[in-house]
Amino acid sequence: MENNSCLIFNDFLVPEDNAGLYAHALLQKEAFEHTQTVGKDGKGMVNEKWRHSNSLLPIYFKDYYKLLAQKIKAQVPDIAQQLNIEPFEFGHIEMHLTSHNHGEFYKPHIDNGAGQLKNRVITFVYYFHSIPREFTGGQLLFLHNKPKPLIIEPNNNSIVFFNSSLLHAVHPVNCPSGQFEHGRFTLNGWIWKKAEQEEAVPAAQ
Ligand SMILES: O=C(O)CCC(=O)C(=O)O
Ligand SMILES: [Fe+2]
Repeated sequence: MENNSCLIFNDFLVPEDNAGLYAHALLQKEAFEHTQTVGKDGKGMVNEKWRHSNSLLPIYFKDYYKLLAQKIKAQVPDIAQQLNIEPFEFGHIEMHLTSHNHGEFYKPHIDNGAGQLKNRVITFVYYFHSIPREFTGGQLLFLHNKPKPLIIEPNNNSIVFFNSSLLHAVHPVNCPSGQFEHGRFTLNGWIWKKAEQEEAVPAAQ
């Protein structure tokens, strides 16, 4: 599906990889930690009024990081063009694996607000969950869309791409069992543009 704000692909991974990723996430349960947000000072912190979820660092899902990053990287120019984003020099792909369970959410925000984060250009969110789905809610909302937000359902094996500067939120998840394996899982991240030389390497004194 395509519209002005975002690009959605269904059945993004082959079914074996989609199921393998879900099984892998469950095995890593103990390694999940409260998700952090990046403050104005560029430092990570947990702010549970703002964002409530649990995340896994890339060292715990190396193979799936590679799989998704390669697939995305190959399509960057095309995705940028379809989102009406000026061509840019590719930098790198940042990725987390995140779980939203009962009552968890992410309040309205943009992804490239301050400091180094300005080099995030495109956000992607790949969704996966148990079959059948054991939660409701958890929609991705685009709030610039008036009068009503644009609502994206977090469907298993779909991926959404959008401009990181769009205001968006995750509607609270309703997962009656509260069980980890019944959560709303994502591989979520950003396509970064290459930082300007002077930003990446401080000038010699
Ligand atoms: O999980 C989602 O649908 C969106 C996540 C998000 O906004 C983010 O990781 O910045
Ligand atoms: Fe976001």
